[in-house]
Formats: sequence, C-alpha cells, structure tokens
Amino acid sequence: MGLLVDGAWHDRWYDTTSTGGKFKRSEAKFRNWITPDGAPGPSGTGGFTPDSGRYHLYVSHACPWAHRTLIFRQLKALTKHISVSVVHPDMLTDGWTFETDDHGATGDTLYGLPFARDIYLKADPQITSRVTVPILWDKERETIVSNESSEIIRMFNSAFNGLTGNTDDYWPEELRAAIAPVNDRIYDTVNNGVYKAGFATTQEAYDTAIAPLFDTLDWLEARMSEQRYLMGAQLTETDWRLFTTLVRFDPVYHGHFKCNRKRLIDYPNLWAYVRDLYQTSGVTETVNFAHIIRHYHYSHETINPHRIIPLGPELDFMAPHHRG
Ligand SMILES: N[C@@H](CCC(=O)N[C@@H](CS)C(=O)NCC(=O)O)C(=O)O
Repeated sequence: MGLLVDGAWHDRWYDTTSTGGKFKRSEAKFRNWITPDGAPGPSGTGGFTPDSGRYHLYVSHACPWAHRTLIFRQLKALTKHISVSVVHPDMLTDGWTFETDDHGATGDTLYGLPFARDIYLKADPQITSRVTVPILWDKERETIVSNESSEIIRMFNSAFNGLTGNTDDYWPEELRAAIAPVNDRIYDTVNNGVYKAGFATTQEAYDTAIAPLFDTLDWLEARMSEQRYLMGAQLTETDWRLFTTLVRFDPVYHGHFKCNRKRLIDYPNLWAYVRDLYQTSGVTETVNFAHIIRHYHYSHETINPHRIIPLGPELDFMAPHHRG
C-alpha cells in the first residue's frame, strides 16, 4: 500500500505515529458532481452531464465504500450506462492493481493500465493523493469526476433519472434533515469505526474506537426492532451505507479488525435486517465474499503478517428475514 506524492509512487503504510496510534482517513481529492444540466454541484467544477456510456467506475469488490456505488448503480438502473472495472483483491506494494489472476478481477477494461494509481496519474501527472477506490472516471474529459463514495451515490440517486426513467429516491428531501445525524454517527463509529479499531497501533486508540462502535450497534439493534429500515418504512441511502459494513462484519471485522465484543448474528434484528437488504433484487450479486475475505487478510501485512486466510463463519444470508 502506498500513495502518490507529486506524481511519484511511495510504498508506505498508514502513518499512525503522529496521531498516537490512531488511523486517520484522508479526504478524497476529486469532488466534482454529475448534474442533470451539467451545472457545478455543491463542490468542484461543472460540465459533467449525465450521458449514457460516458462514465466508468473503478471498484474493488472488497471495499465497503466502493460497494455502495455498485449497489446504487444496480438500484438506479445504471448498469447499461456506466461501465465498471474491478481491481484485484490483493493490495500490496503497488496498491490496487489491475492484475486479473483472480476470479472477478477484470483488469482495466478502459485503458489496460497495470495499476489504479495510473488512473490518478492520467487525471493529474503531478498529483499528491492516496489511491483509493471507488473512482468515477469521465471517458470524455479523461479525468476523475469523484473519488468520494458518499457523493457518487448521491449523483447516481438523481442525476441520471432523465436517462433511466428510474425515480426511486434514496435521499428524499423530507428525510434529509433526519438522515444527516444518523449518517454521521454511523460513519464515525461503524463505517470508519471498524477501520479505526482495526488499524489502531496503540491500545488506547483501539479502546477509543471499539466502545462507540458497539454502543452504536446496540442503538441500531433497538432501532431495528421497531422499524424495517433505518429511517422508518422507506429505504434510504443510510441503509445502504450501513449495509456494506455490516455484511463484512462477521467474515472480516469481527476477527481481523478485533471488533469482537459481539458478532452481527448476535443481534437478531440487525442480522435479519442485513439479510433483508442482501436479498434485495440486484444487490445479492454486488456482494463478493471471496474478494472481501481475501483482500483484508492478505493485504494487511501489519495485522496478519503470515497472510493466512481464515476459513470464515458459515452464514446464510439467504435465510428468510421475516421483516416484511
Ligand atoms: N472517502 C473514500 C474512502 C475510500 C477508501 O478509503 N477506499 C479504500 C478501500 S476500502 C482504499 O482504496 N484504500 C487505499 C488507501 O488508503 O491507500 C470514499 O468513501 O470513497
């Protein structure tokens, strides 16, 4: 794993020495928006209109952030309009690569480049950035539209409605004010919380992450005993943002990231809720457990130096969820 500094690749693990052992996620660099009329969005520059075939998504099947974008591509009927390349699950000294010797890794189907960093360099040869997925690429302007998943899913939610005719809304106006604090808490303590626990390099940093993570899971378990979805009767982006972390919880985060006070399956409502979401039409096929389990255990040498891939728990995501 590494990062680009002034266009040069440096093979370097996350620096936790300056933060008292705490993992700090860096801000995404590319923050443009595709909008119905090409007007600039809340950040970035304009000119990104919702044209069929113009955009390409680079994802990892292992990555919970990239997974969000794949789910929205399915839910919003965008599969015909936005093409996809899938990186190899092993992220080693070259970062994400386009090697294809693993079932489901497609290579760079646009340019045939060897590494994900080459996509960042194509956008800006002098860039200083981590090389993260997802990457939403514009084939026309040959640049990165966005590498921030929370913003990519909002574009997918509404910008292409005129093209697809799909008007399902996962960020409805009337729920936005209520969604914001729930997203924030789940991002900080769960989505990013598992990483803060897993990548901690001091006991204190781990302790600081693990308590709020399970407090939030307890809170969510109670909430899901009263309603089908996080915001009530309607499925929203908040559910999908939580789903991609919870679906990885027992196979990866429980053991590899030491999030082990409880398993997901010890929370009856949350476990049924995750099965409900998993079984949603189009979503099941976005979950690739082989890449998920392989990536984390094989790539994180500081956590699992012998790269032994655990067998993993037997989980039946297709078991009836009884939440309808
Ligand atoms: N803010 C980004 C975070 C994406 C992210 O951190 N992706 C991870 C994979 S799960 C990554 O590519 N990490 C490589 C690195 O940090 O060097 C988003 O939500 O889109």
